[in-house]
Amino acid sequence: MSQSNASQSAPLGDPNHAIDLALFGALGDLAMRKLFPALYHLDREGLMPESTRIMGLARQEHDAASFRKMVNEVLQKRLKSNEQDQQSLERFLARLDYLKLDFSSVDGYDAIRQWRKGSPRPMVVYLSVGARIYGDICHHLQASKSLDNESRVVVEKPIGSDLHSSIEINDAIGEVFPESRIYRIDHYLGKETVQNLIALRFANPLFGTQWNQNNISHVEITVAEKVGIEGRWGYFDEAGQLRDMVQNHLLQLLCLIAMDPPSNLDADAIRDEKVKVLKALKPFVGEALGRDVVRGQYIAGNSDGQAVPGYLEEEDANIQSQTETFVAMKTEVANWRWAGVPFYLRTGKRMPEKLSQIVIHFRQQPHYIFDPDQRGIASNKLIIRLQPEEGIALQVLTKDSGLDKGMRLRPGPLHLDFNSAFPKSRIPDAYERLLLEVMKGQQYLFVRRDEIEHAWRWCDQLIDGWKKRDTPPRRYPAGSWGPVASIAMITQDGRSWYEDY
Ligand SMILES: NC(=O)C1=CN([C@@H]2O[C@H](COP(=O)(O)OP(=O)(O)OC[C@H]3O[C@@H](n4cnc5c(N)ncnc54)[C@H](OP(=O)(O)O)[C@@H]3O)[C@@H](O)[C@H]2O)C=CC1
Ligand SMILES: O=C1O[C@H](COP(=O)(O)O)[C@@H](O)[C@H](O)[C@H]1O
Repeated sequence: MSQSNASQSAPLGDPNHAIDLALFGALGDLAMRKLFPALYHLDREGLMPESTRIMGLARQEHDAASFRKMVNEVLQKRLKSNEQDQQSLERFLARLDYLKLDFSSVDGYDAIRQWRKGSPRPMVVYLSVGARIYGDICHHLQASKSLDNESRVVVEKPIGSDLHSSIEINDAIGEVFPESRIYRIDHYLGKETVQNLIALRFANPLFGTQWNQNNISHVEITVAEKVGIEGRWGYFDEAGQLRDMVQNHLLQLLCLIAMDPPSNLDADAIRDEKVKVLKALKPFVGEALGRDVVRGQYIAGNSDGQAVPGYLEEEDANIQSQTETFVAMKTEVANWRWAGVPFYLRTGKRMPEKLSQIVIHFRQQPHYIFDPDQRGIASNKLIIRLQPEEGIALQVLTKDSGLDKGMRLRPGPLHLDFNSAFPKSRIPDAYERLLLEVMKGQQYLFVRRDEIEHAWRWCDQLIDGWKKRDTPPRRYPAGSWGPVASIAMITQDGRSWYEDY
C-alpha cells in the first residue's frame, strides 16, 4: 500500500456537513462497487467531517469487525494503489458500524433510534435496495422514531416500472419525508462532464446565443455499454433498456441540452426548466412508432475478440424473452427553441465500446463557397464526451495545409481533454459528487418527483405502443453498434451517427 500526502495535508470536511449515514443494502452490488469507494474518496480528499458515522444495514450476520474487514477487502480490490493509504483507510473503516436487519419488518428498527440517540448530526438514509421496499423502510423508520425533521433520504433509480408504480412509491416516501429532503439519484447527473455541460451552456455566450433551432440542425445522444447483463438478468429482463437507461439517464441528458437557461443555480430553478422539456417531448403516435424507434436484442457475438453469449443464452435467461437490450429513437422537443430539430438517442448493451457522448450538429452556412464535393463535412460539431476520457471538442473547419490542396477544407478539433488539461485533478466518480451534495444538503443534482413522473408518462406511451404492435426486437450481434435499422433510421434523414470514437 503506498503512502500518500493526500490524507495528512487535507483538512477534514466542514463540520456543518457531518451526517449519520444509514446505508440500507450495505452488502449489495451498488454499495460495494460504488458507494464505499466513493465514501472512502470523500474521506481521503478531506471532505468528510470527523464526526461523520456510517451504519451499514443488511440481513446477513455480521458484526462491526467482520463488516469492516469486508469493506476493506472491497476497497483494496477496487482502488488504484496510489489511491490507498493506511491512514485514510483506517480512519474511514473506523467510521463503519453494522446492523443486521430485515428491512420489511418493523422489529429491529429501534436499534437505529438507539444508534442515533443524542447525535447532533442529521441522519441520511440511503436506500440501496429495490424500490418496492422504499415505502416500508421509510414508514418503519418513522414508526420507530428514528427520524427527526432534518433527516434526509436518498433513493436509487429506477423508481417504479411505470407512472402508476412510481406514483405509489413516491407517495409512500412522501408520507414520511417532504420533497425538500428527498434525494432521487440519477448518477449521470454526478458525472464531471454533465456538470460541465451546465457551465458550457450558461457561462459561454459563444454557445448561449447559438443554442436553438436557427443554428443547430440535430442532436445525437449515445450511451453505449460494452458490458452485457452482468448477472442482473432477473432485474434487467423486467426493465429493459428503455426503463433502465432512457427513462432516467438519457432523458436527463436530453433535458440538460434542451432546457432554457434557469434564472439561477438553485435546485428548483433547474428542475423547473427540465420539467418544461419533458412536457414538450413529442409522443410517438401512429407511424412514428415503427419509423422513429428501433428496439434491439443482442445475439452471440464478440467483445474484445472474445466470443460472448447472446442475451437469451445468459445465465438465468428465459429464452422466450422479448426484452430490448438496445433502443434507438428520433424524438423532438416541441417548443420555440427546438421545433424541427431531431434528437437522435441510442443506448445499448454489448456495444463495441463503452461510450457516452453528446454531439451537437450546427447548421451549415447559409451560402456555401467551397468545393461542392466537401459540402457534407462543412458544419461545426460540438462533441461532449462523458466517458471514457471526459472532454469537450469543437469540430471546426480550416484550410487543409499544403500547396497542392487549394481551398480544401479540413475538419479538426479544438479539444479540451479534462485529463490532460487539468492533469493534477483526479476526476471524481459520479457517486462522490452526489454523496457530497447530500452531505451539504443541496439538491440541484437530484431529480424532483415531477421530473420522474413526466419521464414515465412519456416512456409509458412508448411501451404501450410496443405492446400493441407486438413486434419482436431486432437482433444485433454482440460487439456491434446495434440493429441495422438503427443506422437506417438516421440515414433516411441524410445523416449518420457520429463515428469518430
Ligand atoms: N447495481 C447497480 O449497478 C445499480 C443499482 N441501482 C439501484 O440500486 C439499488 C440497489 O441495487 P443493487 O445493489 O444492485 O442490489 P442488490 O440486490 O445487489 O443489493 C441489495 C442489498 O439489500 C439487501 N436487502 C434486500 N432486501 C432486504 C430486506 N428485506 N432486508 C434486509 N436486507 C435486504 C440485500 O441483501 P441480500 O443479499 O441478503 O438479499 C443486499 O445487501 C436498486 O434500487 C437498484 O435498482 C441503480 C443503478 C445501478
Ligand atoms: O443505471 C445504470 O447504469 C449503468 C451504466 O452506468 P455507467 O455509469 O457505467 O454508464 C448500467 O449498466 C445499468 O444497467 C443501469 O442500471
